[in-house]
Amino acid sequence: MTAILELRDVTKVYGSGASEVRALVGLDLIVRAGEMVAVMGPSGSGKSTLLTIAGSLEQPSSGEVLIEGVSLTGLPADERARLRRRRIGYVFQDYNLLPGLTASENISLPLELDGMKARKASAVARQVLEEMDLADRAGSFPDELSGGQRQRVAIGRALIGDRRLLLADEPSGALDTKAGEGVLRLLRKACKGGAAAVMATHDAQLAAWADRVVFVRDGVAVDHTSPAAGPESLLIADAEPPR
Ligand SMILES: Nc1ncnc2c1ncn2[C@@H]1O[C@H](COP(=O)(O)OP(=O)(O)OP(=O)(O)O)[C@@H](O)[C@H]1O
Repeated sequence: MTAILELRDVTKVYGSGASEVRALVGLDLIVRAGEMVAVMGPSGSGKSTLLTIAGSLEQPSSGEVLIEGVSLTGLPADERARLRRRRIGYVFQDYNLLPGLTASENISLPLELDGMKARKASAVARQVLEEMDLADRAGSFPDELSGGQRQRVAIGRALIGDRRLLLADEPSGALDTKAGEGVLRLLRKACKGGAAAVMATHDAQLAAWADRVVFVRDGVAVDHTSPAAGPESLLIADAEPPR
């Protein structure tokens, strides 16, 4: 199976001197098409940093990031931006919805940025909103939506178009269990269609939906299949994935 995301020996250092923080240390990770990987670990262990670097929103201090085999190192900024816009979908904790755009416009924007005609993009957005059970909120602005509805709009936006890599940071944070599972179902569906997903979560129930769980501690990744993974891996291994 094609590797959609590959992190090779990635280290990320914030600050310098006494305030230096090594958020990721020599991290290797391969996520293949069709695969959903959960990233778990204590607060401050580097999960969000892993996602922002995988999504090329930040550069590693050293090491390499490849998306569909293409190394981001040395790629001109405009090409990196295009790859990010077309191939990577993000669902981040604060949703990043644009407050001046409606739910429908927030979803259709990435398609329009890629040159799709406004009318067609809005038809695609309508379909996504229907799938998200939000068809009646198409014209609502983010501040008129509940936290859970905003999150679903953000997920709709992340899944739209020909995305290959989906990155989700606590994707069900604001949702109740049923709605949270709905989100996971949508991510899994995208993976079935050939995408790869990486999701950071504190929730072992949600992590049980993943094909693989990577534990991060102090910026170092330990795959749960490794015998060194510790007792949490047993918790995950024993959990019944609610597919
Ligand atoms: N922009 C930044 N500048 C300085 N330090 C940062 C920055 N971003 C993250 N860090 C530090 O890097 C480390 C890893 O942070 P990160 O946000 O990746 O952890 P996390 O596992 O996602 O935490 P949480 O579960 O609380 O969201 C922490 O020590 C954090 O304080």
